[in-house]
Amino acid sequence: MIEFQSVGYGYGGRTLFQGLSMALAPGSFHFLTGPSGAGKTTLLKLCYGELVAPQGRVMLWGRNAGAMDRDAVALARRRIGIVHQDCQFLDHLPVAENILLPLTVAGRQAEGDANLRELLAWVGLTQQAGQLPPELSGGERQRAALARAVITSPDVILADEPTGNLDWEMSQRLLTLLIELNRMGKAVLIATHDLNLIRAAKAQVATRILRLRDGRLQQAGADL
Ligand SMILES: Nc1ncnc2c1ncn2[C@@H]1O[C@H](COP(=O)(O)OP(=O)(O)OP(=O)(O)O)[C@@H](O)[C@H]1O
Repeated sequence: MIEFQSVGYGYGGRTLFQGLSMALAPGSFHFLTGPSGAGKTTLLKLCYGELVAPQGRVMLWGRNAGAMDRDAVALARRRIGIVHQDCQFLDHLPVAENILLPLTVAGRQAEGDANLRELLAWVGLTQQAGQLPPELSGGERQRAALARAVITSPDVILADEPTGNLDWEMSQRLLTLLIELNRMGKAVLIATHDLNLIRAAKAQVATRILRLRDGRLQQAGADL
């Protein structure tokens, strides 16, 4: 679904990484790890067409993202659910409406009500549906961000440090939700520094661990 073919990227003439190749196939579960500043968020942005690779090719469902127009990128992006590192919401809209926003934007409001109740229960936010985002705790915000990322039933879920600042119990809960989605056939890619989270996932699901380091992408895992 998403494939990197010898991808390179840098900012302001400084090479961040090069020669990156990987593929996110249906039902795969990847972790992306590596030191701070190695380029994990940048790699995720290349996956969803926010950035265009100046070197190599990023293929989205068989099409070169670099050759796609904005509409085509927007369409491809609708198949991708993204949990951003800082999970921003529209603070004047209740949590439920924030979660529904990707469907509203896609003109698919009709599907919303049926899915919303189930999804709210699934992420444990039924009681908070009518609250405004600033009234949520950090863990509740993370779960709301996950619900918003999956309301459109995307084929791929990309999560950037989804358990940052969460306690262990909450991290486990989020991981369980992502594993459930993966078992439904979604491809999942989680960027994280949290080795305990990776170990917990490895005990439950077949995972691939990618380590971005010194501008290269390595398969890791044996040492975890
Ligand atoms: N828009 C930008 N303009 C210039 N440099 C940037 C930009 N975005 C990121 N960088 C730089 O690129 C490098 C990689 O950033 P990135 O956020 O991809 O790393 P990361 O591995 O996700 O880091 P962390 O684990 O700390 O979140 C960093 O040195 C960062 O300062």
